[in-house]
Amino acid sequence: MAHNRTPLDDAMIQTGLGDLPNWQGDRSGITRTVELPSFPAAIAVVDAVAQVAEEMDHHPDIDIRWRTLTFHNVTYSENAVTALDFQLAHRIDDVVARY
Ligand SMILES: C[C@H](O)[C@H](O)[C@H]1CNC2=NC(N)=NC(=O)C2=N1
Repeated sequence: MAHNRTPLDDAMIQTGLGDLPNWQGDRSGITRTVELPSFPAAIAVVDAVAQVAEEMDHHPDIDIRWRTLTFHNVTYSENAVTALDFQLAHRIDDVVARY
């Protein structure tokens, strides 16, 4: 029975990325880079994403460079990309769309 933490193969990952035009990646992880209008706005996005991550118990790697954020999603416990990484990516897009 497949579940959220089942490692996805290349085909599944590319299919998932088809629904996430702002994201790219492969089995090592999926990534989005986005520039916000200001540094405070970027930090507000990080805070909102942190709340989503806590709710999901699934956390992105986040690189913060002034107004530019890079999110990297991978499922560490599986050392693979899973459905959780895609679910988190959609939730991150929802947060970013508000800023
Ligand atoms: C105990 C807790 O459920 C695990 O450590 C969670 C926390 N957040 C996580 N986040 C990510 N990206 N991968 C994980 O495997 C993971 N595991």
